[in-house]
Amino acid sequence: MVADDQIPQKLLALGWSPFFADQLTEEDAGLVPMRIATVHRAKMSALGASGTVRLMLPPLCNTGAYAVGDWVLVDPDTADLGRRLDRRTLLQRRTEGAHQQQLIAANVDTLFIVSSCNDDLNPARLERYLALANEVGTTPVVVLTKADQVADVAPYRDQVTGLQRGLEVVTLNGNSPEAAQILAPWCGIGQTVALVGSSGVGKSSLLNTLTEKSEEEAQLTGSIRESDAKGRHTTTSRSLHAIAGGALVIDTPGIRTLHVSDITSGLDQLFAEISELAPDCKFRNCTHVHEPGCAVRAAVAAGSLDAARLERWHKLQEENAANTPVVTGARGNKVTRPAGSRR
Ligand SMILES: Nc1nc2c(ncn2[C@@H]2O[C@H](COP(=O)(O)OP(=O)(O)OP(=O)(O)O)[C@@H](O)[C@H]2O)c(=O)[nH]1
Ligand SMILES: [Zn+2]
Repeated sequence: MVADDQIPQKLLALGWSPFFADQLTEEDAGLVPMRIATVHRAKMSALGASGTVRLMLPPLCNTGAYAVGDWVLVDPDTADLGRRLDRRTLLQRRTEGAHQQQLIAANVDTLFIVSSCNDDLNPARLERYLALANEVGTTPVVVLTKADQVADVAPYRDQVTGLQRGLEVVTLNGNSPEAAQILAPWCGIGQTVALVGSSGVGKSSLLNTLTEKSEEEAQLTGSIRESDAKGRHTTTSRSLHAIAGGALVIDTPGIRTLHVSDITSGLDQLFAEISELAPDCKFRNCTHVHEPGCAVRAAVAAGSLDAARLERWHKLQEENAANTPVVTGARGNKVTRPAGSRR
């Protein structure tokens, strides 16, 4: 294993940490760690201490199993892809009709949930991202762009700050260099941030502003921008970019609706005020819909809990329950029979 003092600074700047170093064994000698920068159906690139390489994939490689931000081991001579290291965090989402979760990004420290200071600002949409960030263990920061388009950002900020205890909210103009300073607290050396949000909220503009000072490095990652039907440039794939302050930024395509599953504890943290009232309900399994002695509905009646907030809680709870597989035993709810046995 490589001693800590031998690890090039460049690797640390890419987010390398003891969590990953501890996974290396003697058998990995000769391989170098690299971070996945782009993932396409049949090709992937990775960023390492010596720059960006196009990885040589083994036959039948399922690139869908890799996320931008993943650490992998690579043969430095051939660029052959080796083993993927365990992830510290993984952001994934459920796509309608698909069996598999779609991987958004891996090993992310901070999730920049991007929305704009305009009528598209939607608490219910932001809550979905917040629950996901909580569940995964990444710090959420709500970034409200287009602050330059409104006379007063306060009404927009106010809609967001109350969505979760201790939530950080920043307002900025994504096209102004000042945006990089505002986001600097989360963009230190080796930190990984991901930009998520609907199409058109300004993720790419923000990325351009953040990468401006390290044009050379930014270009290495080869993010793909394509024109949509209206001739607008729109992000079509995820990519990892090194930025001036020393952080790594992962850009993601606009998500129309973030469907949730497996985020039970993320929801509890998001809706802490509701989770904390529930033990005071008369029934332990109170659904806070119709039961007598419901402390949650009592709080709504007393004006200390917003009725719309409770409604959104119900909706997310239901969606999460419907999408989360119920595990009934050690083997889950699958019934398996010994080979050859008949009904
Ligand atoms: N005035 C102003 N315009 C902004 C700001 N942020 C983004 N825009 C503009 O909003 C439009 C959409 O921004 P993009 O950065 O392409 O949005 P996006 O989130 O990357 O969209 P997708 O790539 O489709 O996911 C562009 O015309 C930007 O110039 C901002 O803070 N202020
Ligand atoms: Zn109740």
